[in-house]
Amino acid sequence: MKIKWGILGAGSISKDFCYAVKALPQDEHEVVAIASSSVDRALDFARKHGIQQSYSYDDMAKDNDIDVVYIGTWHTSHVSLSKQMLNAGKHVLCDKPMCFNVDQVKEVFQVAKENKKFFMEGIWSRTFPVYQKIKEEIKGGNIGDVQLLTATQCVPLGDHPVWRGYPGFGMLFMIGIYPIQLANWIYENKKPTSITAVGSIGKYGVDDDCCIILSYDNGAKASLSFSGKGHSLSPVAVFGTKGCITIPNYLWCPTEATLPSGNITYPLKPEDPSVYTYPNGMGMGYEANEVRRCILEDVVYIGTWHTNHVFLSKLMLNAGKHVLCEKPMCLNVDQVKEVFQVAKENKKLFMEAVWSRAFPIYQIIQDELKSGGVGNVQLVTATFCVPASDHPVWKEYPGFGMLLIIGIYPIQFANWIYGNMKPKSITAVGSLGKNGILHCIPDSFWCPTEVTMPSGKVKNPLEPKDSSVYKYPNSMGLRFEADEVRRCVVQG
Ligand SMILES: NC(=O)C1=CN([C@@H]2O[C@H](COP(=O)(O)OP(=O)(O)OC[C@H]3O[C@@H](n4cnc5c(N)ncnc54)[C@H](OP(=O)(O)O)[C@@H]3O)[C@@H](O)[C@H]2O)C=CC1
Ligand SMILES: O=C1OC[C@@H](O)[C@H](O)[C@H]1O
Repeated sequence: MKIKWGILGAGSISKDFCYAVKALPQDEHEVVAIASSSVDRALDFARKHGIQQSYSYDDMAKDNDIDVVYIGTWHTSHVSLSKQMLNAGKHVLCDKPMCFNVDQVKEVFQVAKENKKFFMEGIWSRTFPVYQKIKEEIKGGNIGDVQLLTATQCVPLGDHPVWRGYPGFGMLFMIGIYPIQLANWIYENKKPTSITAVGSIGKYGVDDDCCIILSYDNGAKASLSFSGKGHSLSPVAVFGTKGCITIPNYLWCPTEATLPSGNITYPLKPEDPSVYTYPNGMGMGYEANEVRRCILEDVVYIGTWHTNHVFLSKLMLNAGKHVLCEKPMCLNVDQVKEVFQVAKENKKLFMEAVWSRAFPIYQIIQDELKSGGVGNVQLVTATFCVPASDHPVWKEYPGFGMLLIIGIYPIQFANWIYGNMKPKSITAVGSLGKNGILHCIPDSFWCPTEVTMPSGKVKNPLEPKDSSVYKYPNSMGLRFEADEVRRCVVQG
């Protein structure tokens, strides 16, 4: 599905963004409009880049065909333009810095929330594969516990012919934010227990440079520095108890790093790098892709009676949403095929909420089986008895028989244990009766929190302890399922 971009500001970074987006697949991104405070600049930009519409900011706000805007103006106008575009019903990607203080951050996010729109500050660094890889490396324990981060960004901007001395164009906002966001990234947004900083205000009346030390409660530290006067070089080192990661240059848009296991490189492939003003400008495509992912990857949870599931699933999938649909997703095999066909056509995730499989105990059982801990499985017995057939509302409703309400759980359990092997024969005896059997096992196998294995009992208690707000047993475990959906969506 294509998202339609509008660009605000006809300057250098907007031009880089435009080239980067145009290099992405055309069925995913299109730049449809440019807006500038100058009519001539907008027209010129539109002509150069083959963009259909050239606008004033106000006209851009009125164009309902635009899904998302990129704000590439000076940051002195970021707050007002962000709010204007959000109020006009557009998602917003605003280049850094999104504003000058915390109150403004809160204000912009409040407007985004009220309008139910996506807002992202363009800290594009985090969308670079090197950043992702470093995160994985740290999470995987490959360098042990991080003890020290050193990050330096030197870009000789202090003497910039236009910006110099302009309020808000000090080096903290121009470049200092990058090493600082990197510390938050590496230390998972942990709050430092102390901050020490020494900087200078230069001849133009704004900050020229600064050295910052952040200390954390476990003794870890970040030593961050930036200068608008130094020669360009922006290296990073992350020191852990077992190893180290380094980035040789371009802290804010890196394409290479050294991990304990060796060097990694993610070269950018521009058609022509000379069209970009800023280093690695073509990497803005990563950021645009991330915005698209965030906008499109809405998930709808369908928790209605299953008589509505097929209709609602198709409706939501066709509207471009991912779907997590309560069990049973439908009443027969043809409907299963139909729903998955619609999901496939729309390139969306569809998952039936057989939440059992998202419970850690199910995973533990699977691992135990795979490791041969119980040898070859010879017999599975699984029994589900709850007094559901006398349900005051469902009791005579078509589709509310016990097979679809609870019987699917032991059946899926057999499929899980036997790796979806097809049974050679199926023998079944059931009754179309008035009442079910009244017995409820305490630790339900369809949403279990403990299991006994050859090696002993494994427990996986649920949080929060107060389960009184939930109607059904172990409903706190629905979060496992939500996590699983997120994992699937995010990993494509
Ligand atoms: N992500 C990154 O690595 C980078 C981010 N940036 C950020 O992008 C933003 C723009 O930088 P860049 O494109 O280099 O800047 P430019 O000087 O090229 O200006 C961009 C736009 O800002 C608007 N503008 C220009 N002068 C003024 C002014 N006096 N007051 C208000 N607005 C003005 C204009 O918009 P219009 O055409 O509408 O008149 C202009 O086209 C900055 O906030 C900067 O921090 C910059 C470089 C790299
Ligand atoms: O955002 C930025 O990062 C890199 C610098 O080259 C640029 O001028 C700055 O604004």
